[in-house]
Amino acid sequence: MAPQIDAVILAGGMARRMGGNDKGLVDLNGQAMICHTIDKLTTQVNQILINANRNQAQYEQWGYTVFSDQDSGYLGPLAGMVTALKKTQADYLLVVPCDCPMLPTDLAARLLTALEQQQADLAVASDGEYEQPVVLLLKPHLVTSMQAFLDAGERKIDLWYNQHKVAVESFADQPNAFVNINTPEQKHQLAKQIAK
Ligand SMILES: Nc1nc2c(ncn2[C@@H]2O[C@H](COP(=O)(O)OP(=O)(O)OP(=O)(O)O)[C@@H](O)[C@H]2O)c(=O)[nH]1
Repeated sequence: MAPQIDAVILAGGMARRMGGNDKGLVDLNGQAMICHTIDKLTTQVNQILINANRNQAQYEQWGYTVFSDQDSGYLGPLAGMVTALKKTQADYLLVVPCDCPMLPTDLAARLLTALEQQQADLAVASDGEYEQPVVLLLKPHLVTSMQAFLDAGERKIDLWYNQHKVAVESFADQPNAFVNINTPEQKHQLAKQIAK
């Protein structure tokens, strides 16, 4: 039987570079940015979860489970991941950010293959050059080490990765897959590109 995969979309940041406007909800070519991400994921996973620390009612309009970080205070993406790991009952959790609207449609499948083939604990996506630290596939048992890491006051994802066997899957074949929208300027550029 194929393993069950849930996805969590991280939309829990402060979005300072977007002027504080909730990035998942900003308009990108007629729909909220998170909708582009949702569109990429629907055929890939069993269930989508949305992790947001404000505007929950707006995020709920798409019918998915919405939850905030268990620890308020904007502790960073690991705070969203650890909360999601406690919620999922799937075999794997796919983590993606709300600000990457062009994600690969074969993301989950390829990360799973890499993780299984390399007998890793987690698989991280790369654009062929750089790892994408918040685009990854996790085994649920990692919740214990992630919680311990956060409890120790640590926040940096890379340091947590270093404690585990990590498979890296390159998506160099899809050059725009991880276009990351942090500023209004980046959003306008992508909007023009998509509209072409
Ligand atoms: N749950 C959760 N997610 C976060 C937190 N901080 C960042 N993220 C998410 O992690 C991903 C990458 O975040 P960044 O772009 O580095 O941070 P940001 O707060 O969204 O934006 P800036 O304030 O402009 O850096 C995005 O999907 C964010 O929503 C947090 O404290 N909690």
